[in-house]
Amino acid sequence: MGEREEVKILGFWASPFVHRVQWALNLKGTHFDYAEEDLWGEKSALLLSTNPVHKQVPVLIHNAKPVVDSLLILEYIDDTWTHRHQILPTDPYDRAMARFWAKFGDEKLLGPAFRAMCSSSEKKVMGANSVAESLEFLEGVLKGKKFFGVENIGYLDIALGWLAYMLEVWEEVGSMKIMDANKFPCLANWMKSFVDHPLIKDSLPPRDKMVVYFEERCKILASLFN
Ligand SMILES: N[C@@H](CCC(=O)N[C@@H](CS)C(=O)NCC(=O)O)C(=O)O
Repeated sequence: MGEREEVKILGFWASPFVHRVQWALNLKGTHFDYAEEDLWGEKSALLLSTNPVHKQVPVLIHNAKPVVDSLLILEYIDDTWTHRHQILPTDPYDRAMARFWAKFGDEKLLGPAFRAMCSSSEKKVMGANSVAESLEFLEGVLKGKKFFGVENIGYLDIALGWLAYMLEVWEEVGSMKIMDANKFPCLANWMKSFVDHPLIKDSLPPRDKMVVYFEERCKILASLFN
C-alpha cells in the first residue's frame, strides 16, 4: 500500500460497530483519520453521501471509496492490508463458521441485549434470558481457547468484542444480569483477555461516560421498546 493513501473512519464514540473497525485497523497497524458524527443531531454531508442507504456509522473511506457495514468493512480491511495480522481464518470452513457466529452475535446478542436494557419488566426478563441462552452457544464455540481466533484476536473476537466491555455497562444501565462467570467460564476468561489486549485496552471508551450515554438513550427509546 502506498504511503499517501487516505484511510478515514466516520464514527461515533459509543458505537460497538465503529470500535470493530478501529480495532481491525489498529491490529493491521494502518494509520487512519477519524471523524466523529453527531448521530442524534445533524449527520454530516459526508456521512449522508457515503452511506446514503443506511445513513449509519461506521463508514470506512479508503482513497475516496466508501465501504459500509462493520462486518463487511472487516473483510475489506483484511483483503486490503494483507501484510500483517490476518483477521479471517484461512481455512474456508473456519471462515464460514466465523461469519456465521458473527452474524449470530449481532442478531441474537447485540440487538436483543440492547433492547432488554431499555425494556421494562417482563420484556426485559425474557430478553435477558434469551441473550443468556445465546451466550451458551458461544461458550461451546470457545471451548477453552483464549480467543475465538485461537492464537490471537481474529474476526470473531472483533465482531463479539463489544460483549467484553459493553455488556456489563448495559447490565448496569438496564438493572439486569446476563453474564455469569460460573456458567460461562471460557467466555469470562475471553472477555478478560480481550480487554487486556494492548491494542484494545487503550481504545475503549470511558465506562462512566458509557453509563451516562446509555441511560440517556434508554430514556429516549423506552417508549419504542415497551
Ligand atoms: N449493521 C451496521 C449497524 C450500524 C449501526 O447501527 N450504527 C449506528 C450506531 S451504533 C448508527 O449509525 N445509528 C444512527 C442511525 O441509525 O441513524 C454495521 O454493522 O455497521
